[in-house]
Amino acid sequence: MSTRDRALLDEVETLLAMEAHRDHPLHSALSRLYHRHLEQRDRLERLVNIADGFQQSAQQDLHQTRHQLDRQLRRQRKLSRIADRYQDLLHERNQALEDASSRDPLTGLANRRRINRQLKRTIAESERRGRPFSLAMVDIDHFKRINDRYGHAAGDRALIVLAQALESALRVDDFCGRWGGEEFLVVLPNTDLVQAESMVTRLCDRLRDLDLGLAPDGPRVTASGFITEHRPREDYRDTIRRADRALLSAKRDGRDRLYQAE
Ligand SMILES: Nc1nc2c(ncn2[C@@H]2O[C@H](COP(=O)(O)OP(=O)(O)OP(=O)(O)O)[C@@H](O)[C@H]2O)c(=O)[nH]1
Repeated sequence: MSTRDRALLDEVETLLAMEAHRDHPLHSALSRLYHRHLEQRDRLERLVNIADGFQQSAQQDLHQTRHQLDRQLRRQRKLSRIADRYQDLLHERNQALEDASSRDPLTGLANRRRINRQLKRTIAESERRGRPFSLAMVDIDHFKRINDRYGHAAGDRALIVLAQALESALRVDDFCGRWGGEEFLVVLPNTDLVQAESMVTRLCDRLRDLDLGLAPDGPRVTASGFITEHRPREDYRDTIRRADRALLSAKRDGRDRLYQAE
């Protein structure tokens, strides 16, 4: 209420209280008007108080809702970070499982499953680009003698050394896996038979010179091998079958030799 309104009300109140004006014809009407005004002022104040209360509680609600939303949003972000990490972990586990299921546990080389997959991929690539590719099987001669003389665990260690030597002798795009016990399959993309022969000869020479670490001045091994060039549209299993026959001939003819498959 303004000061002027307050002063006017005080003046009216004083006039109404004065004995001299009690019999004035307007006294009763002014008194009613004055009290009516006071009542309305009180009602207005109550209404303003109620409206203030509403506004305050609406603001509190709004604040609380915003706070809850923020909390939910933080919780959701945290959950989605956890879900992302969980998914990454699953992906890594799957990769590790996939890797473990396609590797030979002893030597760490690709196992048959992975070799077959790689062969299909290499054939598709070679046919698409019209490039040759060759296959070689390298089989360690008389490996049984190593086991018999030094024990199976020493034989295992020798296989690991042989596998590492094979793998480290290959070019970047070549691929080597353990086909069976002491038998390794080598895939040579973009390589014709002539190039394959010189590569695999060097490979077998390297194995022959290898110290297997079984005993001081310990045994050396030789290897027999076959090489073959993949024929256009030939199933890789047939390529391997052809080559297997050549390997048998190499073994039959005295080992430590490299044959080409018919
Ligand atoms: N230590 C060890 N020996 C193995 C493993 N896999 C196969 N062998 C052994 O390799 C030998 C293979 O014997 P054979 O098939 O007769 O071949 P080989 O003695 O190498 O003779 P040729 O291949 O005919 O020259 C066996 O004594 C198997 O036990 C292995 O993972 N670890």
